[in-house]
Amino acid sequence: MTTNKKELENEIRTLKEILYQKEKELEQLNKVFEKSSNLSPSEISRYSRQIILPSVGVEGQLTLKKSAVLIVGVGGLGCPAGQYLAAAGIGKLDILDSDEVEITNLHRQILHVERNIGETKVKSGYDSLKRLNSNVEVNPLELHANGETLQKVFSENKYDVVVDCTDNVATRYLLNDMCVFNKVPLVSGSALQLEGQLTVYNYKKGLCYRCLFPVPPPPQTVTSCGEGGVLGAIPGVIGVLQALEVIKILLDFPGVLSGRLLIFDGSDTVFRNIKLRQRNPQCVVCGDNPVITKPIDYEQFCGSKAADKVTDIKILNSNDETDVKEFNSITKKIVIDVRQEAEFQMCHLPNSINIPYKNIVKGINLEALNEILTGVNDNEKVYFLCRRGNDSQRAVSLLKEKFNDSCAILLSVAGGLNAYKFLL
Ligand SMILES: Nc1ncnc2c1ncn2[C@@H]1O[C@H](COP(=O)(O)OP(=O)(O)OP(=O)(O)O)[C@@H](O)[C@H]1O
Repeated sequence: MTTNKKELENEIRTLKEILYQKEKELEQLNKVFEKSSNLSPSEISRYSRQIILPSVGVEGQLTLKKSAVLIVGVGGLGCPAGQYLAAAGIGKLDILDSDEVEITNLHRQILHVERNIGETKVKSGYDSLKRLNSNVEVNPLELHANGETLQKVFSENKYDVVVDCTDNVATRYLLNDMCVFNKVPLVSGSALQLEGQLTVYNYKKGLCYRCLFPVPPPPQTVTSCGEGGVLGAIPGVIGVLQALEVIKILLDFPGVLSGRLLIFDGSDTVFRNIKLRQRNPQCVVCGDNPVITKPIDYEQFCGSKAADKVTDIKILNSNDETDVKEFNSITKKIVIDVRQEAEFQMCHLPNSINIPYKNIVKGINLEALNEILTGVNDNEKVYFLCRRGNDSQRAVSLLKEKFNDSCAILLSVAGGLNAYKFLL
């Protein structure tokens, strides 16, 4: 009888201890739920692996949920950046682009798949991101960013961070200025061939793009992925790092990549950090006495309008050019394709001969060309072709000087293969 009583008392003591522990646990859980009143149980579970990081926590996750980010360019950089931001639970993700998905995009623009070819990139991006995380508000903005359109976008939305995932200098200046005017940090990335770069501008009184590059580079010196090529994984690496910088900015991490430029060399798999200058007090946009306080004509500022035409050669007179229709109508002709060897290998017109423009400039391996230009009949036409009709113009201009005693008529095909493909 006595033993039974003792046993019972012990049991009650143990049960009381368990109850005390459980009450403590409940108290802790209530505290978490109080803090996470705006996170649903499924969100808590979805983001649990990042919530348990002390530097994120429930509060950090809520901050991400309340944040608005604008991604400009849904291409090689914008796709991976968008994916990781959506997956991380950013509340509002606006994606802006004016382009459509092409087959040449698919090796790196991983939000888009084969069936999206011909669709707008923002529509395809929207569908992919919503499939990935339906909690995120994704807004597709199908427009070309310029001073006017972006001013409207900024007047209608408040962004915490802007991500520059574009591929041209004019848009870089535009985004920089808009971010300075609106006091928004700008995460800027670029990728070409086997190299990528990344930095953050306009962050906590740090430098802006114009502090670093007050004047745009000459348009002819800028190479795009379409011209120089890019290995798909390179923008992948940089785009993911852009997403990381956005999250670090939103959560106020100490190590944001401002005042430093990260260079990723994919051929040796090396990351380097270069210290950048500080904010320039004389900067025309973010300096102490800014001169530019509203958007300008960025295409004109960067000379990119003129760059579409050829500016660095003597303008050819119309007798030195032919249009694709006329070119196509001639059945028997000598065609010199001046694109790079790799481009020529990918596709070329039957019977065309590849003599790259860079060889013509350097005067190397021109035996075949010499033979053609010295062996032609009087007034025989020799057609020069490239992708868009720029290098072929340059080639004709150069060769007319070099071979001024040749009896051949040298003609550049205006618009190049790009224009020719529309005839087919
Ligand atoms: N001012 C702008 N407004 C809207 N979108 C822009 C602007 N400038 C660039 N972009 C977009 O940025 C993206 C950059 O992507 P990316 O560098 O991968 O090159 P791409 O233009 O898609 O392809 P490729 O260079 O092979 O033709 C493109 O989708 C392009 O349309």
